[in-house]
Amino acid sequence: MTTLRNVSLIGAPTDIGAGARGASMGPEALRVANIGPTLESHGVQVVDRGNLTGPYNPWLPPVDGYRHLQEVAAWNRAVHDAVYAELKTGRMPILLGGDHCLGLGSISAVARHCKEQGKKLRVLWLDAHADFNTSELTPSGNIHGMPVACLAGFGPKELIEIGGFSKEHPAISPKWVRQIGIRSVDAGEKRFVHEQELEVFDMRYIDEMGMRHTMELALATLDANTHLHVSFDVDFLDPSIAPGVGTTVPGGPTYREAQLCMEMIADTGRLSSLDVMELNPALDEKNRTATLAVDLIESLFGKSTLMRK
Ligand SMILES: NC(=[NH2+])NCCC[C@H](N)C(=O)O
Ligand SMILES: [Mn+2]
Repeated sequence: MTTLRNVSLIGAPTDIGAGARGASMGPEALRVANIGPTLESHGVQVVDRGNLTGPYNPWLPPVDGYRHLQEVAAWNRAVHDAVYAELKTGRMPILLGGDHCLGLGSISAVARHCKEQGKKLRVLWLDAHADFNTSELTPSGNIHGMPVACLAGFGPKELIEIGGFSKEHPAISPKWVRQIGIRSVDAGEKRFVHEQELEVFDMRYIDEMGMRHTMELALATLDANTHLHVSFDVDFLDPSIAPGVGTTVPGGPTYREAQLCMEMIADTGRLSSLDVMELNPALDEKNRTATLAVDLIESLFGKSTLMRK
């Protein structure tokens, strides 16, 4: 196992890119659900870096297809710098979101690190949504629906240039991404996903082929030189078990399917960075979604309920 055993928790308390308020309380809810001590009980050394700061949420309508673009950029710069600093010192960053627009700051930092270290990058995007909108395609203007497109170079300068990248030399190639659990994609967004050849394992695929086969494909061809990043949007999970998110979509993975997904990632021993996004305590029931997220993260770090040795 090469999974880093030194973890840094980074809180990013904002809902600046979301369509509902409350993901700003996500980091604290994950701490209340004991994320730190739980990881420590599995032999992980955990340091909590506390929370980043950034602009407050002015809750304004979109301008030119983007809601809160400058504020989103400021938050993502802060996330980028914090995640990059942890990777630089050999620690494994866990970003506690915050809405999923911050996947941009986190993954651009990971991509920059990989580029400098000559490593390959594989991004597993666990989500109900593809988050592949642009300002022309978005039905909402909410930037949490756009981070994957921005990372691939399709987005405003303010976002795609974070970490020294550009339209010509974006942070990631769509080829490095595997999306899992997808079941809500806007019409124009869907066309763009196909055009850019994103590899999507949607819920229909998981229904038909099973989570095991899905994860075998999503994790295929990882090698010792691959950095595995997991961007876990809590709305990946079925809303019956995870109600505490802003954009629920029925028909997501069950508890067992989600556990298997996490366990198979853990088995690779390659997990090197993680985002835990979109948890919204304002919509949760007695913190059950945060508690479930922590339970699944335990599996991601190798908790095993297996009987076999
Ligand atoms: N990270 C998320 N929860 N994204 C939801 C995006 C919803 C919708 N596709 C939009 O762009 O507005
Ligand atoms: Mn998302």
